[in-house]
Amino acid sequence: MPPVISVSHLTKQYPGLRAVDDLSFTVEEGGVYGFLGQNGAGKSTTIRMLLTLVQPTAGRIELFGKELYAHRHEVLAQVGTVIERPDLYKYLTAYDNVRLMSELSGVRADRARIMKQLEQVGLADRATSKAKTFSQGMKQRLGLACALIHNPRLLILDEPTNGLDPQGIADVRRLLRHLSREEGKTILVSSHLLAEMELVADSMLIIDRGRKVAEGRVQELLNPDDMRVELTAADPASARAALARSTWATRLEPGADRLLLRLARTEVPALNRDLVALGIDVLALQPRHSLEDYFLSITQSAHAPAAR
Ligand SMILES: Nc1ncnc2c1ncn2[C@@H]1O[C@H](COP(=O)(O)OP(=O)(O)OP(=O)(O)O)[C@@H](O)[C@H]1O
Repeated sequence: MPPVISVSHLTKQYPGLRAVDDLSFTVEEGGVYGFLGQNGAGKSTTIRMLLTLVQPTAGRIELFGKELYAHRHEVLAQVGTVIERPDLYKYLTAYDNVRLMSELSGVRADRARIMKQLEQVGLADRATSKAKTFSQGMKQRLGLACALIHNPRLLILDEPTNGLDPQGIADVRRLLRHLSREEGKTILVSSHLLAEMELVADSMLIIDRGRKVAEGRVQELLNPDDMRVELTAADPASARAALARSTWATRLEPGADRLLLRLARTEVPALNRDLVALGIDVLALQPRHSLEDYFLSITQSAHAPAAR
């Protein structure tokens, strides 16, 4: 079976700015594919190119094994999408929003199908309420119901948890997992939050300034054998000196600002015991994955615009 999404050497050049730079990746059928990057990294531009809303400068996109522009209507009929905020008719009820979307997509779902869709996103009891009365989280879920009413194989979502409260984020997360695991949908979801993607994605792609910096299965990218532990000590200088004389010396990362030790998760208890034996007063011991550190370093770097 061909990949659901196959992108090769995709580039978007704006005057004076390369928003997407020679990006290649594939998304296989089933599962949640997280698309991560800081604000301005090029996620929305890529997603817009996948939906033919932005014309690529170079590169090739295939959806379901077919070249996107040559088979645009056939291919996009199998895609559901919510980009930025969902496009809702605020003076229409939740039910009418979904009904209208089903008519626009040519599916013309009947009442039972529309109610089932609203039920899936937890809005069946609000079917007759106008969209304008909904919270941001409810609007997002209604947007998802509209995107799903034509039963697409692929869902493309641009930052679906932006602006939601923790409950709203958890609701969307649960829904995405259900759609992927129980209904076999393939989902591409963008985010600027690594921790959020860790909870929902099976695979992920990280981009920075339009270029790929990491891609793979989440379990492999966040391999517990490749982590660092950050030690906060009451007296960092003497803690560093004591560690440098101990068996942990080779694990100590250089750099004066933070005490970081590279080790596997299973070695953390031994480190903990030795810190006590060395007489180091520990204020905190925090595991950090190298990918997390790396992601923080690119998201906090000088070129990062202020978070929205
Ligand atoms: N129409 C445009 N003309 C010129 N530059 C643009 C245009 N659209 C986007 N850009 C620029 O391209 C870069 C990538 O933007 P994009 O919206 O794809 O990033 P993003 O990763 O989705 O970030 P965000 O989460 O903030 O939307 C940014 O520097 C942005 O200012």
